[in-house]
Amino acid sequence: MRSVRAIAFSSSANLGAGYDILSMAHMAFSDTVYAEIVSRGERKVIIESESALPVDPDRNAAGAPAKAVLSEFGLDYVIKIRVIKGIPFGLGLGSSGASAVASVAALNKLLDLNLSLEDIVRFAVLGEKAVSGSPHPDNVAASTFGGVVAVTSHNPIKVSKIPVNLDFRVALVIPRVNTGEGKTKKARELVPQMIEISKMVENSRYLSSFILGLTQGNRELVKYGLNDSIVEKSREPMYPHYPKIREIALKHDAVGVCVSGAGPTTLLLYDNKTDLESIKREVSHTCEQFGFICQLVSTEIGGGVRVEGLN
Ligand SMILES: Nc1ncnc2c1ncn2[C@@H]1O[C@H](COP(=O)(O)OP(=O)(O)OP(=O)(O)O)[C@@H](O)[C@H]1O
Ligand SMILES: N[C@@H](CCO)C(=O)O
Repeated sequence: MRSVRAIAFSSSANLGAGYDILSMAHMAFSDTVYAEIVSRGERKVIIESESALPVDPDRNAAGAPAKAVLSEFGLDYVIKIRVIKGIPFGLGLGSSGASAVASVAALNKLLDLNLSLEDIVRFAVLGEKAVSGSPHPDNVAASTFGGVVAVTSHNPIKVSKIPVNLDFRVALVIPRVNTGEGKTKKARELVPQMIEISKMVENSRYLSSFILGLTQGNRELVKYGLNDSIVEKSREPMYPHYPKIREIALKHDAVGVCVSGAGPTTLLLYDNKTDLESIKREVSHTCEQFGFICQLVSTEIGGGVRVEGLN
């Protein structure tokens, strides 16, 4: 039987004030999805995974979008989707999003559907909806397109890649904790539904500064822009270590710091002015004080989803 493999990178969503809008793909981790047609005449998606994740297609991020693809194209196939998890889940690394993207991209090639990248995002958000109750498009947009992206419209989905004209590398401070089922759902429930106009103005300044800083290659604007007075703040009870990690990173001249997605991972941008060794040392001490181990992973911005036909 013909089989297709798709590989999608991890990502950090929000990037400061860009809640549900901005995200960055990174090469730190990736998920691989193999898709094959098992038989014809019946419409069904079978999920296989050696991880601890649910294999019910309605509860696996790779399953719901695959079912939607078959349904939209009226295809009566039994499809097997094998999900190889390389991205730890529940840590704010876009793990569910990457599985969803790899699943749709693999089906696109397997079934010759000719989907655009924006179509892949449109289906992949259904994976996010299945696992967190919300079809947020930021992680899936980054894993699909690669680089740093802005989702400029949700319905219809429109995504723009933001040109990055500043030299930096990426580091992730990843607490090795079990955040439990439904972390992103809980984190989204903490976000206020109403905000003061002054906070909206402040966050808009951060968002525009970050985008301008990246495109103009302005380090100070990126540092200032990686800030959020609304969403990060509202979720602090879920990652009480974050303010201290942020303080350490800025003290040692990181290019910028923010919470990665819904946390608890912290994203750091750094360059040759940054004292990464001191950050590593102090951050790991701080994590221990909070009762867990943190892994610091250095990486780079990643590309978009890759698909290979195997036979
Ligand atoms: N294929 C999958 N990959 C990852 N998580 C999945 C998958 N299928 C279902 N899940 C469930 O989704 C949840 C993980 O999603 P969650 O939003 O908490 O983390 P994340 O995707 O790693 O991070 P974030 O969305 O904050 O970047 C877990 O509860 C997990 O059981
Ligand atoms: N924008 C989403 C990303 C989840 O990774 C959130 O912060 O809830």
